[in-house]
Amino acid sequence: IKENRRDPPGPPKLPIIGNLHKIGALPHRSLWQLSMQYGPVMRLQLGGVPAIVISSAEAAKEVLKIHDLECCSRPPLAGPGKLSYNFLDVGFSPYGEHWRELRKVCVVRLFSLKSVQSFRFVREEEIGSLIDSFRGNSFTKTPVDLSKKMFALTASVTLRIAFGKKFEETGLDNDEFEEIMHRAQSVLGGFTASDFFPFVGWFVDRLTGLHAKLERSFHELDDFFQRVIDEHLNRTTTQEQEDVVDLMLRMERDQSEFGEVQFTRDCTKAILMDIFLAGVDTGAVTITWAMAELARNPRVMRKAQDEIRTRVKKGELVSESEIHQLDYLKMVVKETMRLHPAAPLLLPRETMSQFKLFGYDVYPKTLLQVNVWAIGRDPNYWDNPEEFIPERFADGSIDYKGQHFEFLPFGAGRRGCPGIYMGIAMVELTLANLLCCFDWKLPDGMEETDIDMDEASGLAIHKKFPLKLVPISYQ
Ligand code: HEM
Repeated sequence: IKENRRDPPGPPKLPIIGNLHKIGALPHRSLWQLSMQYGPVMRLQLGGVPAIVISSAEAAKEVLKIHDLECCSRPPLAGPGKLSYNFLDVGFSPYGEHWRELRKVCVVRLFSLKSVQSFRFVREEEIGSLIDSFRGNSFTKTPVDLSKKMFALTASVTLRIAFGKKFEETGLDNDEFEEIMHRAQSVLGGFTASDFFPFVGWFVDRLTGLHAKLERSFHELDDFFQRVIDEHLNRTTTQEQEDVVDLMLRMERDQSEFGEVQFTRDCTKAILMDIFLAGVDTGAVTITWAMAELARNPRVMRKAQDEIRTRVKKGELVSESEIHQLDYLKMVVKETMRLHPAAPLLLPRETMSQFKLFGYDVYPKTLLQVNVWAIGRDPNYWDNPEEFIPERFADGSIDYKGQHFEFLPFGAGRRGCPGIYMGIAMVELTLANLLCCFDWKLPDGMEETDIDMDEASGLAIHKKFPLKLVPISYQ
């Protein structure tokens, strides 16, 4: 059979490492470059692991829709395996009964539109406090570090939704929490030799200290989750609104929803890990990129502000019930996610069976990456792809729900992001209020063209240097 096999094109391989040396610090960029040479369905060899990289909307539709079932497992990577209590979560667990049951519960209970709406007051309160905290900077005309503030905001909202707690009640401060999250993200996003070099890789990971880093990160998160769970178990008063931990502890007691699958304490912790690692940074980086693009494009910033300010009463915050009137704001969010998708290669998938892709053979246990960052800049679908032009979404025909394969910031198919409503609600409401309450000026001596748009690697793509802008009170 091997003789007749038709592999997708790809760069020549070196012994042992294959094509690993071709992948730079920002893999979505190096893979984009390579795809220009080898095409939208490209084969790579990453150490001992065969991989296929997808870089066009047509090919993305093939793997995420037509062959979604063949492509919807996740590879058993070392970092995610450790942090997910050996794949007991939703995001990293392989396709199977466990993932299906957990995903169903998450979609129906935790991340449903109803659940997202029930936490509206949390978002509104936290954004209100953030806006208040900027008033001092507005008075003294000093810049705020939006990168840092947006992380603190999405972390506070997530903490309150998941744990029913404010930051100050967790015993951690924002900086400590940010460090724990970023340590976890870096072991997840970093290179793990054992993933690509079976048999010898674990030894390399011990030598490089990666193994120790993973252990440390796991224990930090586990201690934190355990502490919060214990507090919930020892609570004597009943809460007005159930938080995510309450809900999951109830699911542990009443297993009826799970059929054959056991919903254990480790499942609860693994899902908490997903919520923090998938939900905090993704929102924060999206808002920060949006503000960076707006600061570079004053015409767009002004147009978005005018829309909001003509619809919202002066002196009031934008509430979630008003967001549906803000068409231009929604276009700004889409345009931001086209150019800066938080997860530019989605999460890695693994094929489960053999199939044909544009005449090429794809085999089981192939690592599959979809470069949605490259697809979002493909001149075949987008005019002037490098420019920030929200109006390109004006006719409303393209959304991010996974049906339009030229625009996939949340992925698509069975493994598409289940937190999409939660993510969008957070990004839209924050941006609306930042733009409604303040005019944003560059720090003294800086021009629009001085704003750097460099990226830093990680699980979610951050702006490399912090975005600092001066808020000038409008109200
Ligand atoms: C702007 C915010 C967000 C963005 C851009 C985003 C993006 C993504 C992307 C690209 C994927 C991978 C999809 C794929 O492989 O096809 C994903 C998966 C996932 N996201 Fe999100 N996400 C966001 C917010 C959230 C939030 C708020 C949560 C939960 C609280 C969440 C939970 C998850 C989970 C659990 C998965 C794994 C799904 C699975 O493997 O079955 N995300 N997200």
